[in-house]
Amino acid sequence: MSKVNIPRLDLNTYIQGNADERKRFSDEIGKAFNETGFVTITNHGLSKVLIDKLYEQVKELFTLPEDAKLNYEKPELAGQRGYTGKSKETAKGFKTPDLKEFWQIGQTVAADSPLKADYPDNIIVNELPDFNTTTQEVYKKLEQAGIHLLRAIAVYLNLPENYFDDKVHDGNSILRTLHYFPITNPDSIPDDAVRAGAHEDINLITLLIGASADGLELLTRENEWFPVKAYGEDLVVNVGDMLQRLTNNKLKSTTHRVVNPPRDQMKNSRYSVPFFLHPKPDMDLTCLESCIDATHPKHYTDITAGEYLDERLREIGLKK
Ligand SMILES: O=C(O)CCC(=O)C(=O)O
Ligand SMILES: [Fe+2]
Repeated sequence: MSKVNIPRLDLNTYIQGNADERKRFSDEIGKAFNETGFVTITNHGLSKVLIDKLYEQVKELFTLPEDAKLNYEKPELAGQRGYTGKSKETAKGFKTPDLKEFWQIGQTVAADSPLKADYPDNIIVNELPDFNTTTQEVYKKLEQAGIHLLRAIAVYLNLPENYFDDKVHDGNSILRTLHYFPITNPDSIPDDAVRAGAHEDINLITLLIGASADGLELLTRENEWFPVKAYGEDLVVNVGDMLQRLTNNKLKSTTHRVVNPPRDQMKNSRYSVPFFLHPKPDMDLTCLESCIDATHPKHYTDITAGEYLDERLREIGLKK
């Protein structure tokens, strides 16, 4: 099996560190994003107490009766808020839907914000008041961690440290709580059905809580699947297609998937909570001049984040 560099980095050494420590953090995250597209992060600002409370609430949500959950499914919102039921999302290029159900929470802005029209209200779970407050708290904490990570990445790219700040302020980020549901009869599902088919994330970066459970794998440059495993409450952070596009492939949006467990464990649930950090829809994703040269010709046409998201949601079947 090939050697894969997924460094474990302490975010506090960037936020509070001296110049050398900050530089080292930027270099290490940049190098890993250039090679494998993945890092794990400690000291990210979410306590174990908060993460435990989050998972408790997430489990309660998916334990609600099927028809209660379906009340919260809003196809007109393309799954961007509230519940998306089993067999609704299909990875790009696949025919069989993923073995998962999920709930998505989006950005909240002031009533008079020009972004209000782009960001539908979040759906409130009437049965679980703590679910709403806990996911809000987690959303804000992950957004903050993401802003620090993007500053370190901007430094690696020789951009001003605050390059991404205004682009992601009030950005269109999504917190997704995911349940890979139990399969009581593995013979009843299509042969090619998996928890999450091979895909790349759409957004700038993804911060994932819960990769301590087995199943997540990334595709190496040698075309081999490699398990991604985080310690305890560490976050797994990976590059999405928007950042790959902006950097003209300098930073890699690595293909990943969630495999099914062995047959005798198919009856066990798996939960995870990715935070897809998006910019505002008007961010220009035109490849950075500094990432284009004779050996790296421009790979992508110019597009805004909003246009790109729209295109991708149609491809995965969430938007009609
Ligand atoms: O559940 C996981 O570990 C990863 C989920 C994922 O890759 C996604 O939802 O995009
Ligand atoms: Fe993903």
